[in-house]
Amino acid sequence: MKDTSALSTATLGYPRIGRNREMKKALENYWSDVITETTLKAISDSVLNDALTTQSAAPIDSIAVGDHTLYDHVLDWTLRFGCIPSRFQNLTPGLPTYFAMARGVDSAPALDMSKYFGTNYHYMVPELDQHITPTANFDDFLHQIHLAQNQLGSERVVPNVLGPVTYVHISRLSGIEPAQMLDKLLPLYTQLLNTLKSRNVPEVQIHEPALVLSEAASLRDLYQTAFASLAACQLPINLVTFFDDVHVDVFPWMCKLPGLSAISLDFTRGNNLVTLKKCGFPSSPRLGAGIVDGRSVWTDQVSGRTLLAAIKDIVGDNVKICVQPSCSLQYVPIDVDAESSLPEEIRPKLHFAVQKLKTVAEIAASPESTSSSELTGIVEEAVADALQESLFVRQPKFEERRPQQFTVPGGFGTTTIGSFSQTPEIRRLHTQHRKGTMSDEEYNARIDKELAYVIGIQEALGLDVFVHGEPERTDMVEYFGVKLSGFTFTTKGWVQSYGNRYVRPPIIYGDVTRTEAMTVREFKSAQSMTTKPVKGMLTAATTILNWSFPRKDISREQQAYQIGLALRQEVMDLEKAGCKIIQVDDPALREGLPLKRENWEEYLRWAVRAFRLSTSGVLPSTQIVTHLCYSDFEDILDAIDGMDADVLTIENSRSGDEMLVALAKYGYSRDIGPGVYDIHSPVVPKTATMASRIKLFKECGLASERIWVNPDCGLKTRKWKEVLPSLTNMVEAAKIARIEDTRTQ
Ligand code: MET
Ligand SMILES: [Zn+2]
Repeated sequence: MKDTSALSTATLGYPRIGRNREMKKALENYWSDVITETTLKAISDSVLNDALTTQSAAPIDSIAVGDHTLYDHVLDWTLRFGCIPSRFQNLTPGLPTYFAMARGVDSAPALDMSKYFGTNYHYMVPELDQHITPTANFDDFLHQIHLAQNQLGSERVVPNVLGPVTYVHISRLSGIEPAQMLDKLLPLYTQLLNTLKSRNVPEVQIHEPALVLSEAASLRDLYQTAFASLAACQLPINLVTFFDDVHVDVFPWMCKLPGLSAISLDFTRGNNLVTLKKCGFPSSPRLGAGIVDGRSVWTDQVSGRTLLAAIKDIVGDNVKICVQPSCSLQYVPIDVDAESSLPEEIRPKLHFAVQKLKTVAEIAASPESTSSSELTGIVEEAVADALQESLFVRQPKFEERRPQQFTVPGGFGTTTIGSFSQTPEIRRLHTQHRKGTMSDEEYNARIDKELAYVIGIQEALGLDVFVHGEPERTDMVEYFGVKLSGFTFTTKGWVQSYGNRYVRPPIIYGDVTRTEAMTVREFKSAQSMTTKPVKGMLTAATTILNWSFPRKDISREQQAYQIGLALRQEVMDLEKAGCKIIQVDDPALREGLPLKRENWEEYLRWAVRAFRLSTSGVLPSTQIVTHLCYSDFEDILDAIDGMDADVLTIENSRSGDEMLVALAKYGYSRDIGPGVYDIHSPVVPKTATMASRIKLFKECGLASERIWVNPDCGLKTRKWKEVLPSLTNMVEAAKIARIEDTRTQ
């Protein structure tokens, strides 16, 4: 029984993938014609039913419904609004169009994917132009509401609606202003709210994460227009924000938006306590207190109660408080109890979605209880506490050390980014080795065979700098996580990255240290097979951190330095083993950027320092390469320069040559290997196309000897029959560039 001081509880969304990845399996079966649309939808409904049962049993009072999805909830809204780009309009309506927009078909490439507000979840970016006439079809959404109301009764079902301003803000608009687009959409939103009202929902959640962005203040007019329309429906609105605080310049007018019955704030990120202190909280709407961290895998019983006490201190007794997760729980795995091999000392400290729900319910039932023991502080000592400044600085400067390093005469050196085709045979080796059915000796011998194969191929192709191909790595982060101490792994802890792609992020639970060399054996083996230089290949600290669940008891900066220090030891060991060129990949560098621009500098400061910590101990003659991909880097050029790498290989082929122009304009003076072709496409690039791209690099003002020629990312996902002709053409293109270059000199 709840006592009288008990608080209400709510959720803001739940994992959609199913406890046993039912949705992934169903989708893939549907795509390969093993199951019908009816079966797919039945499976989807049963996954939703299970999610509702779990939330109801926690027990949670108000359950957010409507974010369950076959692929992506943002794409769902795009279809509900009928905002279908013209290239998809002649396809069969319904699922064929939906999945074509998600995954592309021959005649129409997919919508772009982008990270959802700095999470590792990717949404399908809506494309909105002036020709689009939105038309409403909310059937699938209303179906979810109906199903939930049948199961839970209508009082507990609160529709979860992606807010109109955020929807427009995260779309790609062409030929239309946000305000015009909003005007086109608002009638659909009011239609939806009116329908929901007629179905007896008590309230609706309008999710507006755009309110926490730096530019939120500039969206004020849009919000006022939008909420004037929504409020006219007279359905109570819970305005939901998450992932950061609402700035003090935004909070006062946000609170005055019409129609609000509740305002939900995330207290686990940013500083909403400060916002509340400075601005106060109005007495009438309820405060949805996001105090259980929906993006961490650690327990919240103590931190949640501490936050709640602090909130109550500020807002006083008159404000009604609802206890809730900070955001949808889709960013964490479903259930810790499904794990069988977590280290026993860690297990009680880990909470996934199911456990987070229970915490919400427990805190609401007994806010004051202090019975739970303090569960932070996993390892007392942080090894990276006292690092000397000299460890972050490479000597001598680039201009002085570069002449001592490997150079291809005439420039335009050819190389690749690291991985080669991960064939089914290679994956089988991993499985057998992991399961213990293949001994270490046998496994290493088989890996060496793969190394010999890729070395032979690179000789035949005539590349200048070789790689070992990474056949021993399942994943560029997991590989290092397994070898380093301080990481643990789940067996069923999947979270959705996009659509049917789920990942199991490693969990950092203690101090990270290196107990053994991690890459030296494979490097040595590969290098012994050729006289060409083979690159050492590591994943940078920031990328490892950004693709893992970090611990919460020490800062991310400290964790980055711990990993950075471990990598430094590896770099030094590679150098000792004769490695002349060491590549440290940092593709996720940009992913860690805070949502608010004013916080970027601080993050980039330590992210860059972590890279330098790993790489600055080498001899002047050792070449440090880095590789960046997956995103635009134009706005963090200072940071890239600050990494002080000798060579930068960078994804370039999809975004035109803007990146290069930006680098040239910036005055970036080190070696650059802009990707000459897009590895994400199975199309074999033409020699002439690549040759003219390389020419363009020169025209951007880069010196020939500073230019490297490489694909834009690793070739792991490409088949050999695509890799061989592509690289043959690439080497040929570099040759042409060299010849033309000597002619024009
Ligand atoms: C996502 S970046 C990948 C870099 C890695 N060295 C590879 O080639 O696969
Ligand atoms: Zn890459």
